[in-house]
Amino acid sequence: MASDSEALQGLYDKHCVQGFKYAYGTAGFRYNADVLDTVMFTTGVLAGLRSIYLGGKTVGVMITASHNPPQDNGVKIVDPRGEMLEKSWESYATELANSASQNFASFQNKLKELLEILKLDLMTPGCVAVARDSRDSGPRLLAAFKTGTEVLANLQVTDHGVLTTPQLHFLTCKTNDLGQGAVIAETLYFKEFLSAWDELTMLCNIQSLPYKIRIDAANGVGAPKVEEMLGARSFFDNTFTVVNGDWKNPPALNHLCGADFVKTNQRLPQGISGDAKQGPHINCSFDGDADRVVFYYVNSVGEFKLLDGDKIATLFAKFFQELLQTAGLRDELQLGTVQTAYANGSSTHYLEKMLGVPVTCTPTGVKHLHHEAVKFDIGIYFEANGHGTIVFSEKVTELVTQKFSDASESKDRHNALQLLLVFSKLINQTVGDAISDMLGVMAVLSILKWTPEQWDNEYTDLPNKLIKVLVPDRTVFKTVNAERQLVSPVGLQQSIDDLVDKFDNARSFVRASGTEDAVRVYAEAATRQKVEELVTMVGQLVEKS
Ligand SMILES: CC(=O)N[C@H]1[C@@H](OP(=O)(O)O)O[C@H](CO)[C@@H](O)[C@@H]1O
Ligand SMILES: [Mg+2]
Repeated sequence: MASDSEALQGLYDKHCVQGFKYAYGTAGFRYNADVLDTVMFTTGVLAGLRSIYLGGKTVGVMITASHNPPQDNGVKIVDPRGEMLEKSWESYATELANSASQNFASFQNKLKELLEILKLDLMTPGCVAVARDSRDSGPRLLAAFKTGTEVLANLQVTDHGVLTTPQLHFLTCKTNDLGQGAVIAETLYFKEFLSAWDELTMLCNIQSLPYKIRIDAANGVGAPKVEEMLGARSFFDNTFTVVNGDWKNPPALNHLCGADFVKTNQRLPQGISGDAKQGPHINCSFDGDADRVVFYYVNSVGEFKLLDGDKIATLFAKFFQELLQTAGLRDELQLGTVQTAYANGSSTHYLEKMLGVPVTCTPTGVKHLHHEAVKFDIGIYFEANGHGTIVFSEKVTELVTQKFSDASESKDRHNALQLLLVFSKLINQTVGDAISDMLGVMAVLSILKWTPEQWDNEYTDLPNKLIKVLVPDRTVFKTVNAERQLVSPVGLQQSIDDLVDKFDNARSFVRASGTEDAVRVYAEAATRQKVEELVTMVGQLVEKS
């Protein structure tokens, strides 16, 4: 630790300002970039402490505000296996930030208290790997973060520069897997997923994609990364186009484009037209840090059709169910899906009733979904907004290897077993990843020889709408039952239920956002007109409460 109080104060004074109250939300700290310097400094300290606490394992830190507007930024800590920070440490992160936001003495006391509670041996070396997205506040906030890491004397900091969020998760995990001496760079990421793609296309004899893909990269960091990655394989020559790839122009980030814009507005982003002259193709949109992807197409009568996270989850569920059947592992490996309350009711019905695949519902935020998904052997989790992945248990590899060595198995069965393993490599299991998920979806569509329409026709979404309501204090909105019911403000849930009862096939719920200063209202109903009516009325109830 900075040897004396004076040195510590010197570091503190460089970046900390007083007065702002922070909270570690759905995806870390996320606010207007102007108020983030203090929390960046304390996150530098805390990430270091977390690494030391874990015996020197590398802890990741991502500076991003994902789908938020360009003036925002944020930071989140990634645990050594690439998962989100353990829950109990979220409060330490919040307390340390708020103490620094009071004054130097509070910060110093809180740090001392944390060292005592956590019984940290400061001689243990620690390692932190940091990356940022393309926002223009990134370099300034990175500097504040690095000053925070200087509070701990034995901390090694690796700055990976500009990466997508899933690249940082992946590299954090790899650093710990490969250990000292290994060269950890983004080429590892490209190599890993491209090798899996090569293996898959060879195994399934796929010479080219069935149609072209247009990628809306939200003018974010996903643009240069996907271009570099796919550009490295002749397989992808003339098959993909990146639109909204202006990542060096930060004000354009997420503006009229990107996964969140497309999902929320249920329309094409800027730069992608519904022009049928383009030949057979599919479109997809990444979000600003490329950990989400949604697909879409324009049908023969010119309608915009969204293939969101629910559609991705159901596609994978159907595919893996059939693959397990062919592999002869349907009874031995448990396939399951995890959704949040924002999943379209039709998708849940399709999974449970049509496919017979179990569905667990958790609160919003991939950390919650991931936690439940690992309870299955093949756990598919996607938020409706396209954020998600698939996790495979060790039992999958064990059983596949065991069965594979059985020469009496048929060729089809051998292929299915191999395909299971290849998919477990093609999918970035550490976290939702727009690039890896996109390749996963394209692989499934190529194998099934499905058009976007065929994928879409598996079930029809109920008309739905998500709106934001600004309230004086969103913290009064408290929920239970995986965020589907409000317990505060008292009486509001009853009024919502009474209203929903008046609509056919309807559902609506309200919760405070964990990333924006707003309350979200979601509604589904039998028709587009009815859903507009319902969401507006629930929104009015929220405003009045
Ligand atoms: C309805 C919705 O899409 N909520 C998003 C959003 O969280 P909120 O807590 O709703 O602001 O951002 C999260 C982080 O990207 C993402 O995990 C989540 O799904
Ligand atoms: Mg994101």
